[in-house]
Amino acid sequence: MLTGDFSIQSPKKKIEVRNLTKIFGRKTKNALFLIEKGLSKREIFEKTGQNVGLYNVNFDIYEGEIFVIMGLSGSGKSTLLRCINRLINPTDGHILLDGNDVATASSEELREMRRKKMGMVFQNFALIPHRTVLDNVAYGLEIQGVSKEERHTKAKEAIETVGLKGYEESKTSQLSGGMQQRVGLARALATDPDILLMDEAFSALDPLIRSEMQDELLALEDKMQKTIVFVSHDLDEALKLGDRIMIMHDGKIAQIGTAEEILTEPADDYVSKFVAGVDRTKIFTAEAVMKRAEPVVSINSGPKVALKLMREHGISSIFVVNREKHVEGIIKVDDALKGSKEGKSIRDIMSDDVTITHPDTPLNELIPVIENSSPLAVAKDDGKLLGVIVRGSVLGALAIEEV
Ligand SMILES: Nc1ncnc2c1ncn2[C@@H]1O[C@H](COP(=O)(O)OP(=O)(O)OP(=O)(O)O)[C@@H](O)[C@H]1O
Repeated sequence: MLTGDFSIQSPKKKIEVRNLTKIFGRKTKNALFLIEKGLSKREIFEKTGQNVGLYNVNFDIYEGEIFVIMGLSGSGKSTLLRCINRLINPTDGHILLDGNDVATASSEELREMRRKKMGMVFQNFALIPHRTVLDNVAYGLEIQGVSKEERHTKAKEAIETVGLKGYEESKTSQLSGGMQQRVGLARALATDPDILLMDEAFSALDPLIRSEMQDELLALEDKMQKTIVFVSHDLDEALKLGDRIMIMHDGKIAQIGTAEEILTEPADDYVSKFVAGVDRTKIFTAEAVMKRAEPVVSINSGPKVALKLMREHGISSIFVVNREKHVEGIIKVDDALKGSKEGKSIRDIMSDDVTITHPDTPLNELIPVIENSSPLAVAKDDGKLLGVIVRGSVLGALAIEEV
């Protein structure tokens, strides 16, 4: 049944970062003492030669979200990402993955976490040039000691997921940048980790390919529901990808919030200046106000399933989709009740009077549409349902925009 993909779950903390500090240098105590006295990162460097990477950072990342860490060069993004898989050893603090502390894990436990829980995608792809695509993607499984047959099966699946089917035997050095990064992504996916750590993964790509990869990552995420921690210095990228965004400044958190929160309620002057140049019409689009997790019902199930989903989610109508997640119709709660009593099928009771809008539609163009038909389905040209918009969220977002 397709409904599972869309069901709403209470968020579970996947990664908890507590009091995380990283000082680069040997005399960390001196630096810590000075930070506590309120000296800036620059002053501390000038006085002690110690470089403050991160200071007392606290936040949570929820299961299944795309969490973007952004900030200017030197703000601590990469240091933070590398502390999560302990490529960098923190000076102080804890990083809990499903409750297990990465900071104090033994090398055995750490190896296990890195192999099974986390996959990393790098900016410079970090591929082995003389190896084939298949061997590069299978590499993580190879070092896990997985048999050749099994690792090739899994690697082929990952290659297909990223759209590189047919290129298994190509050498990675013969591929374009965009294709190489797909290989990097497939390699991270091959071990089926819960968490993907992506460090400026698309920054080396030219703008068109970059935007295409961002779209594909969002589409993949809809299917796979991984927890993705994505480092970027690009605000447009952060706003497009992030369920939530964390803005860093000199090794500290300046703000954590959704794109709308950061744009409409910047926490301080730093964040205000940071977001000053953003084209707000890009943010206030259909995609920005739609709910991705709105439940849908499969055309092959019955009115009782539709009723149960509506009850569980407190909604009075639900979209009906086919196997490809294309919208076939909509069912209102009254019709589902009647249909359920009369033993009718979903097809009998649904209405095909459905309005579908593109995710890039600006909000002001949505107003007349939403007045006449709420809820509204959101789909790209391929027709697959991306999410659902209700009247209240469009009007709410416009109210914020006007403030
Ligand atoms: N190995 C290191 N030794 C000394 N200082 C370091 C080291 N790695 C990072 N730093 C310092 O820590 C701070 C944070 O660096 P980090 O690389 O995390 O920033 P960033 O936000 O990822 O920047 P960029 O976008 O340029 O990669 C910077 O001041 C940097 O100079």
